[in-house]
Amino acid sequence: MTTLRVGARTSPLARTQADWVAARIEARGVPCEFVGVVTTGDVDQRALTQIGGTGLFVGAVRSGLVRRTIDVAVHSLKDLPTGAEPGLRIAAMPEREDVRDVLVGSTLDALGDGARVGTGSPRRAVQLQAWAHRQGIDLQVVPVRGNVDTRIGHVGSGALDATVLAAAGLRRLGRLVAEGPDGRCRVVSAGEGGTPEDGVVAQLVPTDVLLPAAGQGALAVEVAEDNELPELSAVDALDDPATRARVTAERTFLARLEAGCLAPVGVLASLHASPPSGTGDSQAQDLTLDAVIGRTIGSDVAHPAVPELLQVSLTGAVSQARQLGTELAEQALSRLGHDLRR
Ligand SMILES: NCc1[nH]cc(CCC(=O)O)c1CC(=O)O
Repeated sequence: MTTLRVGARTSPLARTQADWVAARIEARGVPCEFVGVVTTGDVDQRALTQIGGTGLFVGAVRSGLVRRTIDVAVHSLKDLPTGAEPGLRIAAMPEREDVRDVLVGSTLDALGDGARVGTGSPRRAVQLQAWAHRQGIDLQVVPVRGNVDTRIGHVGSGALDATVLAAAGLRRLGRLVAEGPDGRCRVVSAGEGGTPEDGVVAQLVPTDVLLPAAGQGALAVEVAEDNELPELSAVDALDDPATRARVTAERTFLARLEAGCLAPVGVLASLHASPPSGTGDSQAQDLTLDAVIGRTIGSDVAHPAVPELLQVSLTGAVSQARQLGTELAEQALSRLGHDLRR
């Protein structure tokens, strides 16, 4: 039996995700070992919007697959460029974690005029500005990046009133605790307890306020197409078809817009039972794709001109995930007059 070398970045989240995948492969009787890979995104501390380009975090991990220093790569799907990578295939998209963003440092209704919210994500910035506009408050969105603790540190020091992170990452790290009504929760330090008194006040943000990034909360487990180790069938078995359908629709939408992970685009696919059709097909599932596009592309994240959002939505058969993504993108592009594509 060959031990599969499972590669990922060395950040705490990447390591936790790789261990999560490795444990599931091992549950199928195949031993694994972790191989850490350092990437450009980890060593370059400039704002992500400045370094530019997609796939910053995944390039080095992928080249490990090609050079065969690893057999399996684990990525956050959100960080994976939408284009297919020649010679590689996504063997599994395991069951998705929480898709929502979480506001850390404040609840939504405690944000008042002039509140400083840190995010380097144009998607989050434009949706927060639009939400604040609807509430009649004036938010200051401050561009920040860095890991969870750096960002939460800015809240603790008073430099920011709040920051926004993906709930999935915090959950995987065991740092999102004490969930109560309206998604109120706490974010605790690594290793800290989980009583309601610990940590920082936080709130899971409903998706009608913040639509997530394509693939948020999901993992991509990637392998080289020409790696013929029989042990890799344990990796294919981790695929969750519902997650794959949803993520495929979201990523096709993003790809058709020719928008990368830094575009002001939120998109979420959800599965639900189809309305009765009279054909007796009780198993039929529909997929609804909701998306928002900020029209402030190219402008300063901190000071978007107008918090204007285009909202689009489409429902169809789950088997048509790719087509739904393309169709919704075409609808959005025609309404935008193609100005997203520069
Ligand atoms: N862009 C960085 C990134 N990529 C994946 C996650 C978290 C896990 C996920 O969304 O699946 C994060 C951090 C964040 O956005 O807060």
